[in-house]
Amino acid sequence: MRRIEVGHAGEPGAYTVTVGADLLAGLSVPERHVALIHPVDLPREFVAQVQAALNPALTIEVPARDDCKTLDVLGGVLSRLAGANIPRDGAVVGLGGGAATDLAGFAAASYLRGVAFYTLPTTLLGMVDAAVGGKTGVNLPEGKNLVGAFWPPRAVWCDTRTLSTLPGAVFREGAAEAFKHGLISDPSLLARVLDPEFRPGGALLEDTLADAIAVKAGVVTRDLTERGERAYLNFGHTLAHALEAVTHHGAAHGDAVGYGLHYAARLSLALGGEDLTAHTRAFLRWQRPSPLPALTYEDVAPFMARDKKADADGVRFVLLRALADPYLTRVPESVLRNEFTGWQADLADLGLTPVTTHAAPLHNPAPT
Ligand SMILES: NC(=O)c1ccc[n+]([C@@H]2O[C@H](COP(=O)([O-])OP(=O)(O)OC[C@H]3O[C@@H](n4cnc5c(N)ncnc54)[C@H](O)[C@@H]3O)[C@@H](O)[C@H]2O)c1
Ligand SMILES: O=C(O)C(=O)C[C@@H](O)[C@H](O)[C@H](O)COP(=O)(O)O
Ligand SMILES: [Zn+2]
Repeated sequence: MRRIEVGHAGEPGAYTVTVGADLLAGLSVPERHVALIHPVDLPREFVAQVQAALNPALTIEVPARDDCKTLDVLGGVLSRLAGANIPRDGAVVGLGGGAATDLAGFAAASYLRGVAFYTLPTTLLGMVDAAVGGKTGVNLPEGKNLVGAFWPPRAVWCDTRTLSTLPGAVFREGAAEAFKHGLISDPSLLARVLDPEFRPGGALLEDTLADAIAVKAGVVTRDLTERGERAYLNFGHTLAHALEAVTHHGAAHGDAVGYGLHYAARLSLALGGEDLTAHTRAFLRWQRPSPLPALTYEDVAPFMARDKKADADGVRFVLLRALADPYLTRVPESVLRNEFTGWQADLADLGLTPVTTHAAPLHNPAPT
């Protein structure tokens, strides 16, 4: 078992992330009134274990994946909390992947102006990233995570046994965030994430997971509300979020991050940084993300313009001068366009050819 501290122990807002097998059965929280929120497709055994341990006053099932990160679903959850008279000294517990814990956290942040929140992530991405650090929220049709709050959990339990029921593709989605932590801060993670022993039940799972969490824990301890360094956790995300929004979340977050890391590596090189594209290519070869629809730069640019790192002077990107040396900068439009073309050519070389038909029409955003 590994424990990672977030914040400074003993100070308000500090909490522990526990990583280990079979944690769910032994859970306890001090609050007497608990609401449990989980996605509808989560294996029942995990829900039953948490119900047995925490005896929640109510259990709320929410739609799978980003279908739960809407204002409508949020409204329904808030009504259920109020209907069950969950008091201000009660708690919301989010069990599931990053989508469910993002929604649950925002419900906890906004219900009665804030109640205690706990996260029980059951995906690799949830453990390594979403459950830690207090970013909570929902999406708008105009873009990803455009509504939310910083509302840190009181504790995070990563029960590695839950990863055993995860489809392989969903595990590989989550690896994108661990790889990102390697690129921006701890290069030792790069080889470990791609190692065959980094898998549910594998010899490298627990330590690699804990070391990847430690990167995020360190950053959010120093900069919870993204005044500075926290923006580096957004490496690869300006394009990733645009890909998710333009495909109506047909592209999963972790796949979109895999694609976005390679675009950001190309931009970094174009602006004079070290060539790190061999790393991001290797990752994409390993990840095998679902193919994207055929996209033009014009399809994604309006969504990139709404990125939360934009300020009054426009969009900013996180780039790398070298491994573990991130910085925030503006990028000329001509470079963004050229590298988009180069990125598409690289994807074709990697066999990640776009699909010509897509389940939903591309989202046509309102003019900015
Ligand atoms: N708050 C943050 O800091 C942060 C960080 C990264 C990502 N995110 C958000 O997280 C979301 C992506 O999270 P994700 O990759 O975990 O995907 P997800 O939450 O969409 O989960 C993927 C699918 O796996 C199912 N699932 C979850 N656990 C399972 C298990 N143990 N066995 C079988 N199925 C299981 C889920 O119900 C879902 O259908 C995105 O909305 C993204 O924006 C938030
Ligand atoms: O925790 C952060 O900060 C991150 O940027 C982590 C990202 O992996 C994550 O996807 C986050 O939700 C993105 O935040 P956003 O502010 O760009 O919506
Ligand atoms: Zn992310």
